[in-house]
Amino acid sequence: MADSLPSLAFLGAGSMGGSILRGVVASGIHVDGGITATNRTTEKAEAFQGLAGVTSIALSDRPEGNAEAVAGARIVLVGVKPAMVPDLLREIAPHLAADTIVVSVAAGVTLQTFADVLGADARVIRSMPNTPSTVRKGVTGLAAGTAATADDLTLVRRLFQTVGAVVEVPESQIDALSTISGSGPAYVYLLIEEFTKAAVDMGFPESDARLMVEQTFIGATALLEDSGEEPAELRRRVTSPKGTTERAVAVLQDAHLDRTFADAAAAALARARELAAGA
Ligand SMILES: NC(=O)C1=CN([C@@H]2O[C@H](COP(=O)(O)OP(=O)(O)OC[C@H]3O[C@@H](n4cnc5c(N)ncnc54)[C@H](OP(=O)(O)O)[C@@H]3O)[C@@H](O)[C@H]2O)C=CC1
Ligand SMILES: O=C(O)[C@@H]1CCC=N1
Repeated sequence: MADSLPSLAFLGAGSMGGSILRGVVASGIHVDGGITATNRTTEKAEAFQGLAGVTSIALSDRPEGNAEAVAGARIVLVGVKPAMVPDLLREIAPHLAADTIVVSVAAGVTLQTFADVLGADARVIRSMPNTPSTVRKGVTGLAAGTAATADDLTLVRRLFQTVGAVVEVPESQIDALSTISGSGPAYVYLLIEEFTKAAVDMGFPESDARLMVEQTFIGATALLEDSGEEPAELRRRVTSPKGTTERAVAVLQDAHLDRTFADAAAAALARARELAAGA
């Protein structure tokens, strides 16, 4: 693990950019030259005031904030919504140094789009992180553009390893990875929400229902991590032959969870392709 990172600019520190930023700060790693974050509104900017080593800019107060942030940064993370990426790139292009590494977190926006605006020599890496990065339990996919060097990729890998696990993939697989780990936290929260409704329907007060369900998810995943066992084996240990769990699991399997998850991932992939086409 690196003991320092070079200067970072987060252009758009919302749900995702802000999660990475907070994870980096929580790691305690030294960032040479510090971190600059930009957002449009003062409300967003104020959320990062007081974070150690972070300069937070509201573009409503400082319209040149993106240019200023880029000028001092070795790594620039582009954290705005996919449709806003081309305009942001046009804004910062004149201020990028030749060796600045531009890291995209945007779903569906291709390396070619970055090259079209910044030029073929721009050192661009596509990432697909997820929000548990804020508690340093993230998963990030990385795909490097052709102008990025091996050292650039190593540096960006180190950045994302401070907030979780990293998987390198070819760009052709990054949207697929997004359907699993990028969107995945939302699938998990949906399961928790639905499971909690089932507990309330069993007659438990909401607070008890939440405690039972949330601690069950946290406990089950902690056991998965700690034991190193396969999920199927851990499930087997809960499922007594001819017991109660067996009946419940049969109902879940009859609901074709396998097909449902495959269909959900396919729908996310189709949307990533729409985003790539500018829709
Ligand atoms: N949310 C997630 O779990 C994931 C998101 N992503 C990707 O992250 C990107 C951002 O998504 P998300 O974080 O959810 O969206 P958010 O809307 O939460 O964050 C976007 C941020 O960008 C800021 N912003 C808008 N325009 C500018 C600008 N011109 N310059 C600087 N900042 C600007 C907004 O500030 P303000 O609100 O003040 O206007 C906002 O805080 C997307 O491209 C998405 O595909 C990738 C993986 C996971
Ligand atoms: O929903 C989205 O488009 C982004 C990408 C992955 C997670 N959130």
